[in-house]
Amino acid sequence: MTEEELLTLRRQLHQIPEPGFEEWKTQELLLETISGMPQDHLTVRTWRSGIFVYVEGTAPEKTIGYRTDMDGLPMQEQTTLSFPSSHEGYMHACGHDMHMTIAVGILSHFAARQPKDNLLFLFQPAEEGPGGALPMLRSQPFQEWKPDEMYALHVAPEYKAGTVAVKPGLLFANTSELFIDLKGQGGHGARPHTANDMVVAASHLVTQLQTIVSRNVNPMDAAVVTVGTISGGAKQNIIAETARLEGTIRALSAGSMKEVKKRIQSLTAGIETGFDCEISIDWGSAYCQVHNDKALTDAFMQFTSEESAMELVECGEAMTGEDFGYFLEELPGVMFWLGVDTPHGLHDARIEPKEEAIARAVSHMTSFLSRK
Ligand SMILES: CC(=O)N[C@@H](CCC[C@H](N)C(=O)O)C(=O)O
Repeated sequence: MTEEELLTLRRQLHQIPEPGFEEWKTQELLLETISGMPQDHLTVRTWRSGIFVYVEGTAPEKTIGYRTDMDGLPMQEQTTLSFPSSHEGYMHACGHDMHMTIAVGILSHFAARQPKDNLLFLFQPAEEGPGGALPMLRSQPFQEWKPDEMYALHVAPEYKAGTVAVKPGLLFANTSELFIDLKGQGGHGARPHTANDMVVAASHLVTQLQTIVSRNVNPMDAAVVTVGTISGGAKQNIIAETARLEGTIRALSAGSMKEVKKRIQSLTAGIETGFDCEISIDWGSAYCQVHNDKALTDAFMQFTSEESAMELVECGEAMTGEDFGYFLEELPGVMFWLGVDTPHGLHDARIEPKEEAIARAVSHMTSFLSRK
């Protein structure tokens, strides 16, 4: 596909962000685009709202996997783009429209020029949650075409377009979602002594949760507890019977993740006693860390610095999560950051990744995957 065709595709994808496992329009558009490529050595199979494309090599010694995620985020777009999301309240604010376009660009290259090794492209649903990687990894097509090694990228707002940032070993943190429901006793806003206010209990809990990272986690072992939403109550003059906190936990080590969860349990038990209420915790979905294989990352870094037009940066670990980590638990592989140079970060409604990164990434990965 030409650069212009890829840009058109990226803009179309940007307009149709969908929730995890509901990426049906996205799947349809991708399938239509893939069907326009030479099909002689391609096998295309859908899996839920995702897609597998197997590319048969000419003289394969191995199968190499390349994965992109597909889902959008529940956010109202605030960009200045002329092609904003047409799905009210949803946005590609984590670059998955860029990721998919790059994967299609790489695939179209190899559809037209049969590779030596087999390639397996994975268009994976639900990276933002509840996690499509694990079920896709266990699915029949993946097990049948199981790659020997795997690659994936994530856009990085803080690097300029044309940059690859990567490191061997730990790249992304362990994650766990966090949903806390508080139940007390509602009542008239003027009669607090007859009620048990869950807005007050939830507020105390939010404040106490802030002490976990500052007071309980070893400062040499980073962790994050973020409460992203707080809700409760029905009206300004009614005491709230229930409240709900929604958040996420991040930890560089599995040990710290366990410790953080233990502390959340103790603090909620304290709030239950102190405020005479009932609290339930749901840990949602959890992702393991992303751990890059040393030998493959070294080879990828060497290729990037010696044989590619990309600038190579050796980065540090990030507290972001990625269910690509599940693939790397089972197979060796590499995930890397791709610079897209925008002042607004991931999950910011104003993010506008630089589109020039698409062609550069496609060229980088097609050359890398074509190495003899
Ligand atoms: C790259 C990125 O932003 N990934 C997400 C993964 C979300 C995991 C899960 N739903 C959670 O919120 O814990 C991230 O927020 O890091």
